[in-house]
Amino acid sequence: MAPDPTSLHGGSLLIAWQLTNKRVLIVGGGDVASGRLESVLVADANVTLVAPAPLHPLTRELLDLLPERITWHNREFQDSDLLLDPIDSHSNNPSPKYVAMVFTAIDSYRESQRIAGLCHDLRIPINAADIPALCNFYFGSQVRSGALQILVSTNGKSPKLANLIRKRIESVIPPETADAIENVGKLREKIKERAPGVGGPLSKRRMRWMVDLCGKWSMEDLACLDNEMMAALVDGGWEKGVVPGPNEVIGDKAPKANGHAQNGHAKATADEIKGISLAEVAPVVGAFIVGALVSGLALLGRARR
Ligand SMILES: C[C@@]1(CC(=O)O)C2=NC(=C\c3[nH]c(c(CCC(=O)O)c3CC(=O)O)Cc3[nH]c(c(CC(=O)O)c3CCC(=O)O)/C=C3\N/C(=C\2)[C@@H](CCC(=O)O)[C@]3(C)CC(=O)O)/[C@H]1CCC(=O)O
Ligand SMILES: NC(=O)c1ccc[n+]([C@@H]2O[C@H](COP(=O)([O-])OP(=O)(O)OC[C@H]3O[C@@H](n4cnc5c(N)ncnc54)[C@H](O)[C@@H]3O)[C@@H](O)[C@H]2O)c1
Repeated sequence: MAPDPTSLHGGSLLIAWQLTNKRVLIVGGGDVASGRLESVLVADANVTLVAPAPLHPLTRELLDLLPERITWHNREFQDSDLLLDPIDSHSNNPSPKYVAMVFTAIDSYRESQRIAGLCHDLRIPINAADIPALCNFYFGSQVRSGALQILVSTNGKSPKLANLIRKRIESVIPPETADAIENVGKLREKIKERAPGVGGPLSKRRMRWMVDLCGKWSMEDLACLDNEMMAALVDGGWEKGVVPGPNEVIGDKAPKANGHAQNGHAKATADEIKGISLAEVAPVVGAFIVGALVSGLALLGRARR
C-alpha cells in the first residue's frame, strides 16, 4: 500500500555513513568534542583535533591510546585546518583538497557560525553541536553492541527524550545479540566464498537461504554457532539447498530458551526508565523510534525482505 503522502516530510535521512580512512576535523576539546571523537573513531576515521589545552580527560586517554589516528593541534581553529594534509593523499577522502567532515563543539557561537559558513561554501558536511541551523546533519543518541548500531533521533525536537529512549531500548536488547550478528556475518562470508558474485540467481538463492536461516533460528541459537557448526551448516545445509533446524546442528549445546533477557550493558537507572512513558512521547518521537527499531531489526537479520 502506498504511504500516506502527508507523512512524507518533516524527518531526516537515517543512514550509516562510512568514514573508513577518511580525515575528519573536530574543533573543540571539551565534553561534547570527546563524545564526537569517540564516535568517529568507532567509524574508523582518522581525526584532526584542533583545541587549545587542556583537553577533556577522555580525549587525553584516546590520544594516548591511538596516537597514530589522532593528530592534535594545541591551538584555536585556523581556516587552513579544513585543508587535507598531504599525508592523506592515499586515503579514502571524497575530496583531494578538504577534510571529509567537520564537527565544531566550542563555546563560541560566532566562531561556530564562521566555521560552518566556510564548510557550507566548500561543501564539507558539518555538525555544529547544539546549533541545528548550522548543521548538515544532527547527532543522535546511540546504542552500540558489537556490530549492532541503533540511532535514536527526535529530529532536533528533544535530545533529552532521545537519551531516555535510547536507555529504554538498550535495556531490552538480548545480551546474545552481538554474538548472533557476528556469527551470521561470518556465515554469510563463508557462503559468499562458495557462491560469489552480486546479482543473478545465485545471489537470490543465497539471500533466500540466509533469510530462512535467520527466521528459523533464535538469536540464542545463532549466538552459540562455532566454526565446526558453521562448516556443518554450509556443507549440510547450503550445499544441499536446505535450512537445518538448530537441533540438527547444535544438538546438546543448544541454549535453554530464556526469552529476551536484560541487556548487561543497559545503562538506564530504574528511575529514569520509569520516568518516561513511551505512550506519552509517542506523538513526538514515534516515527523516529520506528526508524531506529527498523534499522536494528534489519541488522538483526530478521527483516531483510
Ligand atoms: C542526542 C544527543 C547526541 C549528542 O550530541 O551526542 C544530542 N544532544 C544530546 C543531549 C542534550 N542536548 C541538549 C540537552 C539539554 C536538554 C534538552 O534541551 O533536551 C541534552 C541532554 C543532556 O545534556 O543530558 C541541549 C540541546 N541540544 C540541541 C540544542 C539546540 C536546539 O534545540 O535548538 C539544545 C538546547 C541548547 C539550549 O537550550 O541552549 C541540539 C541538538 N542536540 C542533538 C543531539 C541534535 C538533535 C538530536 C535529536 O534529534 O534528538 C541537535 C539538533 C544538534 C546536534 O548537536 O547534533 C545528546 C544525547 C546523547 C545521549 O546521552 O544519548
Ligand atoms: N549536543 C550536546 O549533547 C551538547 C551538550 C552540552 C553542550 N553542548 C554545546 O556544545 C558546545 C561545547 O560544549 P562543551 O561542554 O564541550 O564545552 P566546553 O566549554 O567544555 O568546551 C569548549 C572547548 O572548545 C574549545 N574552543 C573554544 N574556542 C575554540 C576555537 N576557536 N578553536 C578550537 N577550540 C576552541 C575550548 O578550548 C574547549 O576545549 C557548547 O556550545 C554547548 O552549548 C552540546
